[in-house]
Order: sequence, then C-alpha cells, then structure tokens
Amino acid sequence: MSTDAKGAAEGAEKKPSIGWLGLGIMGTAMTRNLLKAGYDVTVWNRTLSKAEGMVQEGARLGKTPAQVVRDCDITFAMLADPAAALSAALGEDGAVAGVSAGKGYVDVSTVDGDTARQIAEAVRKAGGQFLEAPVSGSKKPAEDGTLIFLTAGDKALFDRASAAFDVMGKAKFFLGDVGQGANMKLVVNMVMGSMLASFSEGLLLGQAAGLSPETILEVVLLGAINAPLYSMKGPTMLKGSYSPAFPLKHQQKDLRLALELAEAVGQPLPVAAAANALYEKAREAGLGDQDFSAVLEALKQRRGKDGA
Ligand SMILES: NC(=O)C1=CN([C@@H]2O[C@H](COP(=O)(O)OP(=O)(O)OC[C@H]3O[C@@H](n4cnc5c(N)ncnc54)[C@H](OP(=O)(O)O)[C@@H]3O)[C@@H](O)[C@H]2O)C=CC1
Ligand SMILES: O=CCCC(=O)O
Repeated sequence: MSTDAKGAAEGAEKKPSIGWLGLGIMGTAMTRNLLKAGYDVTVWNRTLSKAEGMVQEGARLGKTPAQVVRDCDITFAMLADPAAALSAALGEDGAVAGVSAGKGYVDVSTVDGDTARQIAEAVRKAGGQFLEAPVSGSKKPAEDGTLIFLTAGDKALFDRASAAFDVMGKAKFFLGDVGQGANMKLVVNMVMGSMLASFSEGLLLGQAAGLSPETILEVVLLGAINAPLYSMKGPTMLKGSYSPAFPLKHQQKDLRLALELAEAVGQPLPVAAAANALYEKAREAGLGDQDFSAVLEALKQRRGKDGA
C-alpha cells in the first residue's frame, strides 16, 4: 500500500464506541466534544436527569455502569472522588461487571494512586485494559477541547484512546505504571490550591493596609508572579463571584490526597497543609459547591477571629 493510501485507510479507521460515566461540570463538556467529533457515545450518570440532557444532544442512555461497559469499546469515568470512582467501578452493576476481553476502562477522575490501582487490578482480572488519565485544565479547557491528559497504565489502551484524547485535549502524557498519573495530577493541584490561597492572602493583606484590590491585581499580572490562574480568577474574585468551574470541595479533596501521598513518601508539605486547613474551613463555611476561588471568602470570615 502506498503511504497516501495507508494514511487514507488509517483516517477511515472506525472510531471506537465510547461509554461515559459521570456528567458533572467536566464530564458534560468532554462528552459534548466527543459527540461533536462523531463518536457514538453511551452515557450514565447517578442523577438520571443529567444523562437525559446528553441524550437530547445525541448520546445513548446506559442503565448502569456495567451495561455501558458491555455496550462500548472504551468507557471513560469522570467522577467526583475516590469513593465515587470505586463505587461506579466496583459496586453492584459497576463497570467491572461489564468488562470482558478487549474492553478498555479509562478513569479521568482525580483520585489517589491506591484507588486507581484497585480499579486497575479488577479491570485487568476481568480481561480488560486500564488507563488512569486525570486532566489538568478546568471547565473552559474542557469546553474548548484543550485539556492535558496525565495518563498511566496499559499503553495499548493509551494508543487506542489517543484520538479521543486529541478531541478533548491539547496534550497527553504517558507516565508509566498506574499511580503516576494520579501522582502528577496531585502535584499540580497541590501547587494550584496553595497558589490561590496565597493570592487571597495577598489581596486581603493589601486591602487591610489600604491598597486597592484592582491595583494589587494589576501589579501581580505585570510581574514575575503572573500566572493564568490569577488572570482567570482575579477579576471574578474582586467581584465576589464564585460560579463553580472547579468546585472548592474538589480542590480540598486534592489537597487532602496530596498530603496523604506526602505522608506515604515521607515528604513534608507545610505550605500545602496550611492551605488544606483553609479549604477545610471554607467547606465548613458552606462554600464547597462554589468555585475554589471562594477560599477568599473563608479568609475574610477569619478576620478578627484569629487574634489578627
Ligand atoms: N471542575 C474542574 O475544573 C476539574 C475537575 N476535575 C476532577 O474531575 C472530577 C469531576 O469533576 P467535576 O465534573 O468538576 O465534578 P462535579 O461535582 O460537577 O461532578 C461530579 C460527578 O460525580 C458523580 N458522583 C458523585 N458522587 C458519586 C457517587 N457516589 N457515585 C456515582 N457518581 C457520583 C456526580 O453525579 P451526580 O450528578 O449524580 O451528582 C457527577 O456526575 C473530580 O475528580 C474533579 O476533582 C479535574 C480537572 C478539572
Ligand atoms: O482539577 C482541576 C484543575 C483545574 C485547573 O487546572 O484549572
């Protein structure tokens, strides 16, 4: 076959059918992009109404995670936390019950390495392939198809799922054995949580000292500490607007998981531990479903309470 003919044959290769478990902020946007790219997608969500919304947009409805896996070549899971990922994979009528030889299961939720390894073991025992693939990037990159996939596990599944990753993302890393994707994701989100907590402290310190928050933001964005995070979140934080792109409860979960990883590998993380305590307070104050930038509000509430 000539190179051109081979290229055309590869281009015409049949797309794998895709299963999707979890239609929250991220899962909804990612599924939508797969549908737009012409994939045959079957969805399941714990709360049925969200899945029905995707059916209106062209997806098929799966009754249980197990049925989705049975009906599809590759199933992705985008679920809240380790408990949700384990329940959808290993619970009654969970995904693993539908796994047989050749099935692929890609968990894109942010979980810890132990959770990913438990699911990997069960999927492989049932004859399937497993890949963890947590993502860097939030609601907007999910909508724009510019996420960054941090994958590890079965390389053959990475290759089979690559075209779908390219629809949903702008970059993909294969990091080796299961657990390394989770570890990379937790490193990134630990830094991010501390950055926004520190930025919030800067805003409040400056304001308490008589500076304008708008000018503080302007100076930050011009200098060496400028980051896309501050230009994205800064303006809405100044307005006190926290419509969730990345819910605060998930940021606190990621700090908690990073601290557990730190304990396991013997690496002290005093800054992340302090940030985690602040996000915990924010959750206690009822801010868990707001964007994680609402950590600013938790700090505001502490003024005058900490002997400051
Ligand atoms: N939002 C973001 O910016 C990013 C989030 N992430 C990570 O992606 C994952 C999903 O995030 P996001 O979409 O924002 O979260 P959401 O809170 O919007 O959605 C969570 C999803 O998990 C489901 N779920 C929760 N608990 C259970 C359970 N016990 N059993 C089954 N399903 C459950 C929810 O179902 P139901 O609708 O029934 O509640 C929903 O589909 C998280 O791990 C998060 O840390 C990663 C990168 C960016
Ligand atoms: O896990 C959430 C990541 C959010 C982001 O990368 O902006």
